Amino acid sequence: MEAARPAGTFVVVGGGIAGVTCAEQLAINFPAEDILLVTASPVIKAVTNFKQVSKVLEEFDVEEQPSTMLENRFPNIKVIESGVKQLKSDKHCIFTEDGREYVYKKLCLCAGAKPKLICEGNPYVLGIRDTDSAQEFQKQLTKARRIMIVGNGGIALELAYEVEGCEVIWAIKDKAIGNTFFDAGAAEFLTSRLLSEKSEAKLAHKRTIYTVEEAKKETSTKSKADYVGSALGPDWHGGLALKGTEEFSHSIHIETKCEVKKIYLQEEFKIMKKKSLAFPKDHHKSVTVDKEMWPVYVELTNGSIYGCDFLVSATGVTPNVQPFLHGNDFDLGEDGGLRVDEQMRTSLPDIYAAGDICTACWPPSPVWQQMRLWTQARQMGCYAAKCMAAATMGHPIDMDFSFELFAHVTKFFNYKVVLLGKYNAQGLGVDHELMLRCTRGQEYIKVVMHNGRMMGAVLIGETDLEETFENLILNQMDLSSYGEDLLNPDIDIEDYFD
Ligand SMILES: Cc1cc2nc3c(=O)[nH]c(=O)nc-3n(C[C@H](O)[C@H](O)[C@H](O)COP(=O)(O)OP(=O)(O)OC[C@H]3O[C@@H](n4cnc5c(N)ncnc54)[C@H](O)[C@@H]3O)c2cc1C
Ligand SMILES: NC(=O)c1ccc[n+]([C@@H]2O[C@H](COP(=O)([O-])OP(=O)(O)OC[C@H]3O[C@@H](n4cnc5c(N)ncnc54)[C@H](O)[C@@H]3O)[C@@H](O)[C@H]2O)c1
Repeated sequence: MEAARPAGTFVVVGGGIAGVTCAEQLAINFPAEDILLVTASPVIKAVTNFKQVSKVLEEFDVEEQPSTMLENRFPNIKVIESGVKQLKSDKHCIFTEDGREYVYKKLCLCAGAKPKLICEGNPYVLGIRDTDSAQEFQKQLTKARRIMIVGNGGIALELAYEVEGCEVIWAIKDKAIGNTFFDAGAAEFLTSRLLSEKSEAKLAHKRTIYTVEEAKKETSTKSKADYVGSALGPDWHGGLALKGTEEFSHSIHIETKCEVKKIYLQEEFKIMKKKSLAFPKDHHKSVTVDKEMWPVYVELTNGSIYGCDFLVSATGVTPNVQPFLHGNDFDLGEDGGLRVDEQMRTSLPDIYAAGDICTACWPPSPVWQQMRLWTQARQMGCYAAKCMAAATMGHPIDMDFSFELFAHVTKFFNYKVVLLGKYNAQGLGVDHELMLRCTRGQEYIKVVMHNGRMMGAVLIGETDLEETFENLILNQMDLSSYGEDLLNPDIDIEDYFD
């Protein structure tokens, strides 16, 4: 093994949005010190076109860039392109795959998460996380006539709407689609768009954010099979044609309240002499036996069996903690992430964590919750760097304002979607009220009220209400006297509360 480099000051692991933001912020705070960013991926993620939409809501694009672009922007950042295979927290050092050792003064672990697949090691079960896995999915899709999507969160929602020219069976555990983001009412509003043909406007709206040519070349020559790259983010499918072999645009059947019971390869299925179902033509459950043969068959817990070309397991993520655990007694959260306190510190000295790898364990604001999202990865990365700086300089630092209110803006089924606070009444029990306003095909607004105060909101469509509602949730004003007027379309609510 080569001799250790001179003691690094700050080391950040992970070239995703959390790690890159953390390294950038450290580089700003300590312009005279070297910051090491150690990452297994050949490209890094950069936030571009950052826009603070309101106090807490933010929007940005994300680009995959060669690491040299980050080094050019911040000459005191040095990117080491190698996976970390071991951490020795007692010695304050990490060891990389290329046989080097780096000593840290303070370390921030931002190694992200991995897809939690329903079945590991089955070549017919794909997960989507990074550019490579998205491209593999696209390649398989070009040869597919029918796929099954399992899961009911962000990725499943996006795929269900984006995939064209291929029959899609969407198997969900819940009664309604999109359970991580929506209640049944919002789901119904969206389902009507899903089950109708896509509008031309949608097709024209696609933008390509990924991938710069140079970055693409690097991916193909340097990617290492054992490591996942950085997670994709907003509009990840914008530059990929997600099209199967058929000519129709959209054909989807949703199987609710079920899970995958068993997956059979074609040969196994033939021996079993079970019957699979044909694709239902009218969105209702199929009763017709399928006469075609498929590479893989999926038996659901509701008894239905469908043949398909492959499955996508869009069933959440597991924090990528494994490389750092051996010999280090980290406290882990229930979801397997590194527990971090209000200063983004893990349970081990001088080790911080941010983004998908961590589990936020501070007492949260009543209207904030952790979700493994792009925005939170950026906010945590930035705040972790500030905490590392504060600890180094001996100055205390207050919790960042972005953790006061959960705020997420995204797009589903070509609708703008804004989620604020306890948007699904999370943790409020039965003691809450909902107010709704819905114009089919145009907007869906849901407000969660608790003791006359606004605790959360779901805004689908161009409602222009996000800023006002953000303020009302943050200031916890008693709104009891306004009653239903809060959502009265004839009242200009912005003026009302100005
Ligand atoms: C398909 C998809 C769509 C998404 N869409 C959205 C969206 O629309 N909006 C949204 O807010 N969020 C979205 N997300 C979630 C969002 O992308 C993640 O929450 C966010 O990117 C997490 O960032 P991160 O930096 O914590 O982790 P990652 O982006 O996963 O980065 C982890 C980094 O660590 C590196 N690494 C891993 N192990 C090691 C190791 N041992 N040594 C060195 N380096 C290592 C990886 O190579 C990578 O560079 C989406 C996720 C996916 C998969
Ligand atoms: N627009 C967006 O904001 C967006 C889009 C895509 C992905 N993301 C993020 O990317 C990450 C990965 O996305 P995801 O959709 O895989 O995760 P997710 O956490 O959003 O959803 C996981 C879904 O899988 C279901 N599930 C879990 N285990 C299952 C099982 N064994 N069988 C059937 N269903 C099961 C859950 O009920 C849930 O509906 C998440 O952090 C997500 O928030 C965000």
